[in-house]
Amino acid sequence: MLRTTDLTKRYGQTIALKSLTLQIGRGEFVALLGPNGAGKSTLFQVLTGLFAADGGEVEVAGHSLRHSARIALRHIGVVFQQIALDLDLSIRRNLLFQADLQGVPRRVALARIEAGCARLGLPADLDRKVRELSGGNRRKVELVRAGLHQPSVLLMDEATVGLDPKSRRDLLQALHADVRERGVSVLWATHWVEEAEGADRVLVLHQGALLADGTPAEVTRALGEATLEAGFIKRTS
Ligand SMILES: Nc1ncnc2c1ncn2[C@@H]1O[C@H](COP(=O)(O)OP(=O)(O)OP(=O)(O)O)[C@@H](O)[C@H]1O
Repeated sequence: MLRTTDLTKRYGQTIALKSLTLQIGRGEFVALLGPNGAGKSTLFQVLTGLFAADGGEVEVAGHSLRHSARIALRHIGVVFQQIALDLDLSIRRNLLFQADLQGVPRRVALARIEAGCARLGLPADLDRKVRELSGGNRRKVELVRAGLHQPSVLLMDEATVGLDPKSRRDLLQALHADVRERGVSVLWATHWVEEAEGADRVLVLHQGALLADGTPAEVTRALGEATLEAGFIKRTS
């Protein structure tokens, strides 16, 4: 569903992505585990078309980002590290605004908003201002927003930043359930090992290249320590 081949991105002398090759299958929940500066945000910026890569290819649902950017990007939904909601607008208004940008017809958008918010367990009153919601619920609104145009791939960049442990767990559980139900592929960037442990597959990114790729158990073995956390810390510090 998502494939990068030999993806390279430089900032001056810094090589943020070094010939990165990875792929994510349909309905897979993949954790992209990397320490600060590993290249996770750079990868997301390239995958969402914000920055052009210096080399390599990206394919989303079979469409090349280089040759058919508009169609490829239509298959991507994204939640960035920074909250990007208008706090003074209601949940529904925020979501309708995004649906309009994506060209989703109003009637369809209203139905998807109702269904998406209910699925993630958001408060039933969608006319509440986002400012009144907890951090976890704001993140859930962003998740609903990322899926309004029904993308094939969801990119989540450190989506639990600033949330307490319970809100983090709730958000992850809601997302796992949603993914199972709808068959969306997820790339979940994090530097929290415990968030990676529940993923179908873990990609360990270090200095712009993949250090390991496999199930949490396979990656733990490949990193050569008793736990994923111990291996991750040892090999990326
Ligand atoms: N705009 C920029 N200009 C120059 N260097 C940059 C820029 N953005 C990122 N870098 C560098 O590229 C490398 C990868 O950074 P990136 O932000 O992609 O990592 P990250 O894994 O997302 O880190 P974090 O977990 O801290 O968000 C780092 O060495 C960083 O200093």
